[in-house]
Amino acid sequence: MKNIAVIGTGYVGLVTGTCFAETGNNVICVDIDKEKVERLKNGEVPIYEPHLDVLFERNIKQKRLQFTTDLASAIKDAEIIFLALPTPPGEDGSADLSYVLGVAKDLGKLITEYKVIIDKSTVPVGTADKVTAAIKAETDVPFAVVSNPEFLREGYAVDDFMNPDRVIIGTEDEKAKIVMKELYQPFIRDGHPLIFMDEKSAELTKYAANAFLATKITFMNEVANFCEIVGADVDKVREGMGSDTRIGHRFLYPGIGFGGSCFPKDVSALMKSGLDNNFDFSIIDAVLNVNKKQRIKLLDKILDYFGDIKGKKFALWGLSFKPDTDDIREAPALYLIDELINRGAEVVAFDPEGMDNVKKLLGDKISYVENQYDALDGADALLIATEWSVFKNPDFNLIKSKLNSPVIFDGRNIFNLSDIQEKGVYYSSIGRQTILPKV
Ligand SMILES: NC(=O)c1ccc[n+]([C@@H]2O[C@H](COP(=O)([O-])OP(=O)(O)OC[C@H]3O[C@@H](n4cnc5c(N)ncnc54)[C@H](O)[C@@H]3O)[C@@H](O)[C@H]2O)c1
Ligand SMILES: O=c1ccn([C@@H]2O[C@H](COP(=O)(O)OP(=O)(O)O[C@H]3O[C@H](CO)[C@@H](O)[C@H](O)[C@H]3O)[C@@H](O)[C@H]2O)c(=O)[nH]1
Repeated sequence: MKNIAVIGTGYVGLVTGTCFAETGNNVICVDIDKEKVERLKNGEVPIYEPHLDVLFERNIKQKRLQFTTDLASAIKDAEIIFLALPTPPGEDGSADLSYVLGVAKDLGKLITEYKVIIDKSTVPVGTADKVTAAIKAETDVPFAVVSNPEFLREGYAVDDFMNPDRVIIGTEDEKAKIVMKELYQPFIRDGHPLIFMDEKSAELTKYAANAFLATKITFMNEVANFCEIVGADVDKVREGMGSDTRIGHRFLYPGIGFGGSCFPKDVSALMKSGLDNNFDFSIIDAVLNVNKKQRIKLLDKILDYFGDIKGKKFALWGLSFKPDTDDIREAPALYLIDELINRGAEVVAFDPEGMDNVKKLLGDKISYVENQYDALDGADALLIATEWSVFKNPDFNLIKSKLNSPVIFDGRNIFNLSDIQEKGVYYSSIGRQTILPKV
């Protein structure tokens, strides 16, 4: 059992804190957002993350999980302090380190005995040195700084955290290595190692992994775009490529680009780290440019079909950047909405979890409905931006009866081409033949 403080109780901090409590530790989570802490104290999970609630409730009940806004009291008895703070993109694409370094400075003022301070935020190579310097400027008390990047995916966060492919520990402090090994022991299985390395390599591993995955998706998006031009079927190409075990089937799904709170910001930040070191990360530059165009890929198809879209009404299914999350950060749907409303079109949207967040951002620029079929009333086409399960087996007769004409633009390829042929709709997707309604 260890006493742990987690500073920053967002997607990563709350999952980290809850999962460490689940493995028998005493955890206190800190946040500056008073309203969020109040909700947490009242037993409410403030984000939508499948399977988190069960662990959250159990560990609160057993008093292993607590919440506070008071940093000083939280870290007093904690041997281990996690930083799970935001590292949002600055205007030049660099990661904004003000949250991390601000808390490092506060910790320097507060610590009175040896602490292991662990950076779980995604931070550019060299940040552990900056954190160390910020703390050292305030205190002579010994401490270790560890880089322990997090690889969880939203929507699968609990499973990813409890059963990680690997855990990366970047530190050269021998005492900290022992603490980290004990802490992560419950999560380690055969073939899923705890990998020790220096801080810089750990920091770069995180960016390299995200940039590689973003590149894999982007490569497939370009292949899909080319498929459309030459009349190939990206589903077949994907299956054929993915069956090569060196390539693998995962992260080969083409669509309207990658979004979310991580890939866009982390790929930009790696690009900026390169520039800061006079290194031209040209492959990453290409990934960012292709993704920028890909996220509005449906617009080209819509304009090809309708010409002018002024006054047209579009039903939009899916707002979150991917299914099983309410997170709308950098969601491709938002870029599409922007393009549509700038051209005078009307958008009526439905998303199972993301609508409240979009309402806060866009207000009445678009309309919202509580049932996916209500979005279709009098709409000129249905657009699909997120592959939520509830969209995958819809009532096509109802869709056709509500739309002005049976037209679907699918940015996530959720229907089989062979199945959709029987449905009597115009169906345009990514990297595949356009299906025309049978006459
Ligand atoms: N979201 C993911 O899927 C994911 C996965 C892996 C890594 N990461 C990285 O983890 C970090 C955190 O991401 P997130 O998605 O959890 O962010 P988030 O915005 O959901 O949460 C950050 C939290 O920190 C709080 N905070 C800000 N300043 C604070 C301070 N001074 N003291 C205490 N709390 C403070 C905020 O109020 C917020 O609740 C980022 O670097 C991100 O890149 C995120
Ligand atoms: O084949 C695919 C796979 C994903 N995506 C898109 O890629 C984006 C990111 O998806 P995913 O990786 O599942 O979501 P995140 O929760 O953003 O997780 C990524 O970002 C996290 C934050 O750094 C990391 O911890 C995870 O390992 C990494 O997968 C989403 O817009 C998806 O729609 C595709 O277009 N095609």
